[in-house]
Amino acid sequence: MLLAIDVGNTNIVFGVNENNEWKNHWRIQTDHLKTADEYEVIFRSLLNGGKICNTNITQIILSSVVPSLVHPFSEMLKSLYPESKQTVVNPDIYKKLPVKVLNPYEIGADLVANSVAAFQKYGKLTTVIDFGTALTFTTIGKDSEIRGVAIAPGLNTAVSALAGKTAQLPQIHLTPPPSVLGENTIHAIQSGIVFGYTGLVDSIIERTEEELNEKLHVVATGGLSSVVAPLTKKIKTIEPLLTLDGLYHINSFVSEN
Ligand SMILES: Nc1ncnc2c1ncn2[C@@H]1O[C@H](COP(=O)(O)OP(=O)(O)O)[C@@H](O)[C@H]1O
Ligand SMILES: CC(C)(COP(=O)(O)O)[C@@H](O)C(=O)NCCC(=O)O
Ligand SMILES: [K+]
Repeated sequence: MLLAIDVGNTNIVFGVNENNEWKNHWRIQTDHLKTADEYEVIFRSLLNGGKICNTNITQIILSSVVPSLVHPFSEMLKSLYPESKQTVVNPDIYKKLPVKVLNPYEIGADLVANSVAAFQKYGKLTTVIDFGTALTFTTIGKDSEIRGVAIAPGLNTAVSALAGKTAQLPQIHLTPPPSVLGENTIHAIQSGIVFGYTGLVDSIIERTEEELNEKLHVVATGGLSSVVAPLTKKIKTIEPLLTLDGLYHINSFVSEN
């Protein structure tokens, strides 16, 4: 069995895969201050609760966009699964992948994993939109290369910035309001963020299609994809576990080559 772990800036998502199927997956908060021992307690209890025996985990793949957590995670995983083969997604392994990473030192490991998964599922000319702490657009071009990325603040990040920088605006729940013309503070923020980001998403895809002079397949993932994707013109598919799927494929390519 493979244990795949995606450490994001807000959440850590991990799952156990057997024969290209996720038997279980979990989502916990990212905490920069937690130690290897504390993460070990969490992993042990969740995996044991899912009836996953430690000795069944033979392979592990780890992607992290939080550099300070790579070492504690590697230590924790060595202690829990001493017999397993551990791979950390980093530029050294990118040459083994079917997708060409043109600027390996300036792209998040999660975006590479998303690209590999999208390429395996949909082929070339695909854009992956990841609604995480950051909102990212990663496009795979016609030579299977990562053509480029666009990064904007994620929806919750934008809401937190508003609440933090103003005296009177609260944190809000991200859901579409009844009208674009908000009649109270909460609906006004929901309108600006949820409807505003819907336009941002469609506009970035339109611009990308114009620049490449090609139509793109667009797939969305990340915690907040379910809020915005249904409102857009361009997003046809949501794949909640796309990053973990990418990690599964990366592990296969690294093991084969
Ligand atoms: N299942 C969910 N439903 C709704 N919102 C979610 C869910 N999971 C995460 N979120 C929210 O989505 C945002 C980004 O989540 P995530 O994709 O996990 O970010 P990251 O990859 O940056 O850690 C967070 O603000 C989180 O609270
Ligand atoms: C863009 C990101 C912050 C997204 O992180 P996330 O929202 O998934 O937590 C991450 O992929 C990252 O730190 N990337 C490095 C720079 C780049 O991708 O160009
Ligand atoms: K992520």
